[in-house]
Amino acid sequence: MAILEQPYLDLLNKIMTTGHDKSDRTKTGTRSLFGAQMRFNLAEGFPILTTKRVPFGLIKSELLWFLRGDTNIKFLLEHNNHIWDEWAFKNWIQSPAYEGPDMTDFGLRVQSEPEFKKIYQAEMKKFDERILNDDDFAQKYGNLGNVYGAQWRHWEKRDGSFIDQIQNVVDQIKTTPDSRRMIVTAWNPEDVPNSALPPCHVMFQFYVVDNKLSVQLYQRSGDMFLGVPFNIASYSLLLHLIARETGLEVGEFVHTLGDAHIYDNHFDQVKELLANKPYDSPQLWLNPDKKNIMDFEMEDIKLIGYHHHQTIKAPVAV
Ligand SMILES: Nc1nc(=O)c2c([nH]1)NC[C@@H]1CN(c3ccc(C(=O)N[C@@H](CCC(=O)O)C(=O)O)cc3)CN21
Ligand SMILES: O=c1ccn([C@H]2C[C@H](O)[C@@H](COP(=O)(O)O)O2)c(=O)[nH]1
Repeated sequence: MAILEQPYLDLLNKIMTTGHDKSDRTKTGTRSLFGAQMRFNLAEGFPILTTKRVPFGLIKSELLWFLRGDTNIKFLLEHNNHIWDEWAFKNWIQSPAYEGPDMTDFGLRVQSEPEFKKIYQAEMKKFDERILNDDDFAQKYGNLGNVYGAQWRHWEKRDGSFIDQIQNVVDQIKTTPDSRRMIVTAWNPEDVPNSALPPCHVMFQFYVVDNKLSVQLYQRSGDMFLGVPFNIASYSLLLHLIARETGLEVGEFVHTLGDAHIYDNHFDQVKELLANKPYDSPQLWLNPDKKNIMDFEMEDIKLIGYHHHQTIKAPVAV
């Protein structure tokens, strides 16, 4: 039994007390530190937060979506996962085909204008329904462009062919586990200027010693209250899946951050979370019959003994 989230709680506290107040792209305002590292020993348990409820189902469906090489939110919506809705919606309302009410700056207005929020929610509901029921519309407006799934599984080469970085790294772990070149990168400088949201988890590297597989992530920008708890659980799950396929035990998840920030409108939530006493971390269960990362489905992945405090709601900066 162990409490794995302590490094997260320490970093959150450190940013809160010693961070710099800094403006940001979303115009929300943040408190931020540059350069931080958290380490989680996955052999001791699964580092999902217990000081608030983290919806693990959403993390599973998002990771399966990345691993399928999918970049269309349709798959997420089919799994009742709405965490990427705003970014597809942004493309839709900026397209010439959109003729609904003015949605300029919806992310900010939704927080301060209750009347607008109703109109926005109705528009978003219509958008989601069209993505689910109209294939043509989903093709055009459900696609987020070259986000993670595309860069991980079909990075486009100059000659028009593709690189499957996940398959390559799995093969390297199996054949040359001592390699210092086992890297997957999502940061494609050619795509960044055209991207709605340039990748936050930019690159990760695997490492094998004593039959244990570890991974280190470099995340250029971390929303400590909403995004980072997802990222910790997601990369920990990815490490378990790849360890299963390569026949290794799990080692550490090392999480390195560039701009680690708390949005100003999350301060109360952060205080509430830090006042909660953590429980022992749960264990991850993977269906023992599944060996290949591509064979895993939602029901093959479960948490055992996930005791957590309440959900703490917070607005997402768009
Ligand atoms: N500002 C910002 N923060 C992020 O974490 C983030 C982005 N933008 N843009 C892209 C993705 C989307 N991600 C998100 C988006 C929303 C939630 C979120 O609202 N989580 C809620 C639960 C939501 C639900 O149940 O539907 C939570 O309580 O964790 C989490 C991650 C992570 N990323
Ligand atoms: O997986 C993710 C994705 C996004 N975020 C956060 C980090 C920032 O708060 C925003 C992205 O804004 P930028 O201006 O592009 O940095 O999303 C995250 O924490 N985790």
